[in-house]
Amino acid sequence: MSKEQLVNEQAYLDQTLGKITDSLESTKEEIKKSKGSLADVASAWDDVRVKTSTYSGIVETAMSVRQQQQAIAEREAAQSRAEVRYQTLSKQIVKPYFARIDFTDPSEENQEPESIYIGLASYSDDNGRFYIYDWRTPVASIYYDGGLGDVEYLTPVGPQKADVSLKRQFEIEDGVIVTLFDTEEAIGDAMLLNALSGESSTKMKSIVTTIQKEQNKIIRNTDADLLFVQGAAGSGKTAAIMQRVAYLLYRYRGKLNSGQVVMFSPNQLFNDYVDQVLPELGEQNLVQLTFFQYASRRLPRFSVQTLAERFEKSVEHEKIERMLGSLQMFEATKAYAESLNEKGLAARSLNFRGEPLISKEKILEIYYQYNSNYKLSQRLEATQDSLLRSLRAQVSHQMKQDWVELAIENLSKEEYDELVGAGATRLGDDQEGDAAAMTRRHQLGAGPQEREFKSDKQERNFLAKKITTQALRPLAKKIRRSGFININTQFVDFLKALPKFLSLDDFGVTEDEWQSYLNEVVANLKKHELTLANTTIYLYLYDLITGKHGQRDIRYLFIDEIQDYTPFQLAFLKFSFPNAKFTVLGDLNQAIFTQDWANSLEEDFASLFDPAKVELIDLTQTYRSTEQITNFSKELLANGKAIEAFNREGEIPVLKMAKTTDQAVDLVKEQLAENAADGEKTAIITQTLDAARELAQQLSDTKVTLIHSENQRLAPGAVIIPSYLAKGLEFDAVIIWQADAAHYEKEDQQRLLYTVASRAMHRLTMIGQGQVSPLIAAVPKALYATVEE
Ligand SMILES: Nc1ncnc2c1ncn2[C@@H]1O[C@H](COP(=O)(O)OP(=O)(O)OP(=O)(O)O)[C@@H](O)[C@H]1O
Repeated sequence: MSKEQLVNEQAYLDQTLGKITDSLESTKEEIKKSKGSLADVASAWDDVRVKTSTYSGIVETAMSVRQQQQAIAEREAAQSRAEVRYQTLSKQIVKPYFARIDFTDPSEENQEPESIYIGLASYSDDNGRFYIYDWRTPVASIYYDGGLGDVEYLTPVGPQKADVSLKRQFEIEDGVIVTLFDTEEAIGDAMLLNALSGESSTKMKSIVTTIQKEQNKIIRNTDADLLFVQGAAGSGKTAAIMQRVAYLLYRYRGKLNSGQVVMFSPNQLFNDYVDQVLPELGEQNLVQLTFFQYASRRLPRFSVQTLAERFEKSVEHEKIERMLGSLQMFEATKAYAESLNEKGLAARSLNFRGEPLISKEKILEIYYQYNSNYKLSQRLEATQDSLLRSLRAQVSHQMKQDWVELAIENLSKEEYDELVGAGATRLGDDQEGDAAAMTRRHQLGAGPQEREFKSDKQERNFLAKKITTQALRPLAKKIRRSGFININTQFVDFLKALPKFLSLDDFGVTEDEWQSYLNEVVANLKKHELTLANTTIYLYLYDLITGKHGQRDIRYLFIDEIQDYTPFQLAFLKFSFPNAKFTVLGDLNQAIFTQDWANSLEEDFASLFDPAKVELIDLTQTYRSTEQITNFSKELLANGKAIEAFNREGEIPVLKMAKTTDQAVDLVKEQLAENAADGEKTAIITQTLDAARELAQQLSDTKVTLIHSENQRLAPGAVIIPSYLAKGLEFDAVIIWQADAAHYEKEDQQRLLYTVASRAMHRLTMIGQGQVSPLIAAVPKALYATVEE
């Protein structure tokens, strides 16, 4: 790098910063102005004359109210646009760009190279000259995709060629270029190494400056209905999809908002971990939730199996769980629901004041009176309409009943006023002086007035009707919500009938095993408890009967750690988000809930989509851990050969074996102290929650935080965390607790051990007691050191 080049680059930077400073000033002015004019418009409410005595008066009033509202909306929009711009500019003034590319367009006569600078957002001055290009613009793709020479990049109108003559990367701090280097590769290793050598943090950061070619493909894919990304631990799957969300929001700006993008994540802790990435990229956060939250939000009266319960109980009923999570089960549910078109609906009577008002038999009669061409949803809708008509017919009958008479006599003054309208406060009758409240008051018109009755009889009738309607209202609501279907009974009925819809034998389940499992489900239902697998079946069955079509407004759905889902859950999500394009990420080697049968997941899920619209991407390069840690942890797997370590040097992992528990605990304490002295943030990962609790007790005189629930926040210092909560997270140093034969013995714990080992970025220590775990003993000795006490 010559001095002249540096001087030239600094000059361009100074010029850009100068422009941004001017824009910041003018945007500040704009915000101030629009705030002022908003206040002016709002105060103009006083000039809106309310005339309601004549028709033309009413029209005139309505017109001026409308104009007033429009004026406010326009000012508000201008203000918020200016505010967003101000925020972007404030970020740009600190780090305006991170790269430059020079290229020519071979199809053009003029072969002068064009230079573009790439940053988090675009910046152009008032004359339309672009100083910075957003990293998401088509042309910026060149920076991520290839080296120098001829390249091709995709634009919305098709592929475009470019001849790249320069790729330059910058680090800018406080308006000064700190480093600058030219590279011939996609993203120079030096820059990546620099990005990766940082310390772990409680918040994930964006990878915008060092996105890799393979990751760029994931980020910019717009064709696939299902983008299936399989990638090793630490290969940047999560990092890439957060960038992808930002990319999509930019690419479809104006058409797509962050509320239409949903991400299913492994646990709440993980949500907390990634929630800074999008704001850092200048975008709003997307909707993030766990499958447990999604399911339990829909079934508030049930306690759905939690993550911890699921992890600790996943070994029970393995064959049955596998059957319940299969696509065959999904099909069986559909077939059973279809059969309800003929017969078998589980109805319940609609009771009023303790008596059946519309009996179960009557409901079934109505439900099955429609011909067989009806779909379940139409049948239900028609039944609801018919039941609501019957209910309305009940009003005049009930009005004459004694209970109504009694209710009228017992009315208090307040209740009476409420019923006749006087004194009633309506929604929107607030006393605020802001523009919105003023608008609402204008729209509502004059407040409630006392009603005059011509006779006692008229008054009595009025009150009786009001009271009866009010009393019947919950029943109407119940009808609308299909509360006359006894879904619990229906669900049990389905499970009982299951052998008619699916072959238990295919899953190696006997009739007896099924029967005893069924008894367990019924007993748990009585306690309002459901496993996650059953919750999903329950919800799907309910949706089929009620004709719910899920959330049609969601356009993109992301599922992280897909290996922990069953094919049934995935099919259910596809059904629940029918208009969404799916991006799913996973590492079959980290399947800690679904074990071996995760292997067919890719195929199962892909079978639900048009094959031409399915794209599979395999990421084998890992970035999180040092070469030594990756080389060790991949050997824990039977099929880890394809995983490639990133060339970043570190210590080899160490296995420390103690003779007694006290000794093992002391080893943990020593390791914690050593890690702290080296500035490495440590996570002690235990297999189960109980083990985490016990160890926390034993370490009570040490400064470590126990993470026992996903609803906690990640603490900044050392933590103890059970394996299933550590999913997706990373730490400078990891201590695997009880890494011995007593805890990591069976072959199916390979994946668990791999998952926890791959959380470590720089240092991995395994502490055990007694016998060495056969899973570790199977790793070539050169890849780790052993210390015996
Ligand atoms: N292109 C990149 N540039 C810089 N850092 C990267 C890049 N790709 C990944 N990383 C870093 O590597 C680490 C692992 O990434 P991430 O958590 O996204 O991996 P993952 O594939 O989701 O892992 P896991 O399956 O273990 O959850 C993160 O610290 C991430 O910031």
